[in-house]
Amino acid sequence: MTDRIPQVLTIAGTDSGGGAGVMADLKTFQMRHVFGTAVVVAVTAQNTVGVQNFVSLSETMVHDQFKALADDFTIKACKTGMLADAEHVRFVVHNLKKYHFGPLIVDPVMIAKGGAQLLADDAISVVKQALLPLATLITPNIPEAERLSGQTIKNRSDMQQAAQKLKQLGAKNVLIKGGHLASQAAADYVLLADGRSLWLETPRFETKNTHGTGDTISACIVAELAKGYDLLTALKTAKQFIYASIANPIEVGHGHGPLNLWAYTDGYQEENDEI
Ligand SMILES: Nc1ncnc2c1ncn2[C@@H]1O[C@H](COP(=O)(O)OP(=O)(O)O)[C@@H](O)[C@H]1O
Ligand SMILES: Cc1ncc(COP(=O)(O)OP(=O)(O)O)c(N)n1
Repeated sequence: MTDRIPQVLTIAGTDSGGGAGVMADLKTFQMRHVFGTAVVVAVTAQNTVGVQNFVSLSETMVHDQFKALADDFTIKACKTGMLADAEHVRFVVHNLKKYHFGPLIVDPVMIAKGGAQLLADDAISVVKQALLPLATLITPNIPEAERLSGQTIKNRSDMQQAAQKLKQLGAKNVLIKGGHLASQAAADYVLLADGRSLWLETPRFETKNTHGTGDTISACIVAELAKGYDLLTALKTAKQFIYASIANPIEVGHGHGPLNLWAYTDGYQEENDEI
């Protein structure tokens, strides 16, 4: 029997507040009409104000989750998010080499909006040496791209230079998200495997409710790839999806609220009905 619904995977940490991490990924997968599964690497006690605590899962639990999914599902595309520390990055790399889960999007989550460190310093070199070479696409924000490329990023030209460096580290395609840059536009830089490059740009919407933007855009890219769209189309859809989710805010919690994942409509359902 054919699997009619594309199945996808997120490998990340949970957010008890529901706005980021595994929760944001699964909600995005649902909104984009793919079936979401998850390998939980860490559990955070978190809300819109910040991360209060977190614990990472044992090696056995990480391996067993991968095996449970590989035994039963046909995963078409996957992503990584919060991986906690060097040890857990290695556990994840081991499983990504062992099983075939399709294109891998690496969202190299390091610091949460409230300042909590979600990836230990000693993990950065393991991410660069072991995880990046497996990535179909890496999606760092500005501070993450600075850390991985070893250069400061103050403007668009710096983003372009840093993207080249990330490609040299082994990521096939690079998306540097520009949300943290002081500019009127929300401009992200894309460097593709074949050398083509482009800017994905929307207006910047003034709001404090941007919790989970990085998770959501990478999860949307995973969903679009799993449905069979090419990377450039997936990136363009994800950029529109994230803009609509930010620009039509909902009020949840007292800090940096989550996104409105209901806001984007693209007629996917109507297209699907015709099949
Ligand atoms: N205020 C905003 N208005 C519009 N788009 C935004 C805004 N903030 C972030 N974005 C977009 O959301 C996506 C994720 O952004 P970014 O904040 O850079 O990543 P992260 O959440 O990983 O820190 C990017 O496409 C970025 O351009
Ligand atoms: C469990 C977990 N994973 C990732 C993040 C960071 O998410 P991000 O999309 O970068 O959003 P902000 O933290 O910047 O709001 C997280 N907070 N928790």
